[in-house]
Amino acid sequence: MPDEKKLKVSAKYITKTFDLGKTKSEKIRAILNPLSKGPQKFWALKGINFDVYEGDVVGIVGVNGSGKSTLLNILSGLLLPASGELTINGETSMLTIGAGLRGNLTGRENIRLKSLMMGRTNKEIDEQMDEIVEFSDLGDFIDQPVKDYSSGMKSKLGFSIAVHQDPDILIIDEALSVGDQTFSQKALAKMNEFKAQGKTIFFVSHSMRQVRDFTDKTIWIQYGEMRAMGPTEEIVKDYEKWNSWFKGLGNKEKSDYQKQQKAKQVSFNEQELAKRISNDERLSAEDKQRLSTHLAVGDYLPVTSWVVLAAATVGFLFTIYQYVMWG
Ligand SMILES: Nc1ncnc2c1ncn2[C@@H]1O[C@H](COP(=O)(O)OP(=O)(O)OP(=O)(O)O)[C@@H](O)[C@H]1O
Repeated sequence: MPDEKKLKVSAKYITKTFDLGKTKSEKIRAILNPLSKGPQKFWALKGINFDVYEGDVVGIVGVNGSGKSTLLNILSGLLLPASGELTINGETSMLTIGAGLRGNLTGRENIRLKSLMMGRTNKEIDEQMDEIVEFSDLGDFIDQPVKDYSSGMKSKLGFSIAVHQDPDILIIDEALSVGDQTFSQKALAKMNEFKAQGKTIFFVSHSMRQVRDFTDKTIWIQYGEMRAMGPTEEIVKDYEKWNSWFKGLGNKEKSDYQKQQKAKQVSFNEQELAKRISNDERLSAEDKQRLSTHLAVGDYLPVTSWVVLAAATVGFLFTIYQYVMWG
């Protein structure tokens, strides 16, 4: 029974927006302009909800650009959500191609840096260094700067570092789709080891075979929306059905459909999100109240703040003027 298991990750109306198509200087001007509403926003995530329990192995599927990596980056703490509540009970470690690796440092230096960031001591790192290097199969390349690595090599390094941190919650982004076959097999064996240990795992993949083989539950994300979550077999079947429907469309229909979905991710707004929260019968009145505040997160000061700021500046200048004139 899921209720008896410990709740590891709980996401409530997680959103992420990106500013659309302006240059840096235009963005700064927009921030400084009191009448600007700011650049148009693209809602990469429009309010994602799920609960994941200890030992759950959860697949995340969805077409290109649907928001899978954005969600994983939020779960692993590399990105901040724009709004919503995320509760994580445990230490997370992200296995992804090159995420968090510093190009100007060598493989070995990256191992030390990432391990220190995970709270390891230098002594612990020294003890584990050889094992991590060996697992990575990188040989002498381990002392070369990571910027000279291929994506497969980066993936091997990232994977080796992450699996040696003994995380509670593992977040795996396409880790098996790069690298050579020998490494993929080694990686899969390691992931199965984690699964057997009862760790909580999120696994993004475009391979439905891998998702079916490895996960128990699956989240389907579609153009920023949480389309479904449930037993893997059921969700993957629905997703494949949708995919064959989509593949059956003509090229123009496909492109129109995609444009339409993307347009919905631009026209979505805080009011619509607030309405969804308020209509959600699973939420208590208190939850609704809490989740509906701070929705309009952004870098832009409201007009009232500008008025207060201007009044304070005038007051300050007037005080200085009085001081200079009258001593
Ligand atoms: N830094 C960014 N700035 C602007 N838009 C972004 C940024 N990062 C992601 N996006 C947009 O957000 C949407 C979701 O991207 P994301 O990479 O999360 O999708 P995905 O499901 O992981 O795709 P894929 O399967 O191709 O890896 C995409 O439309 C993408 O263009």
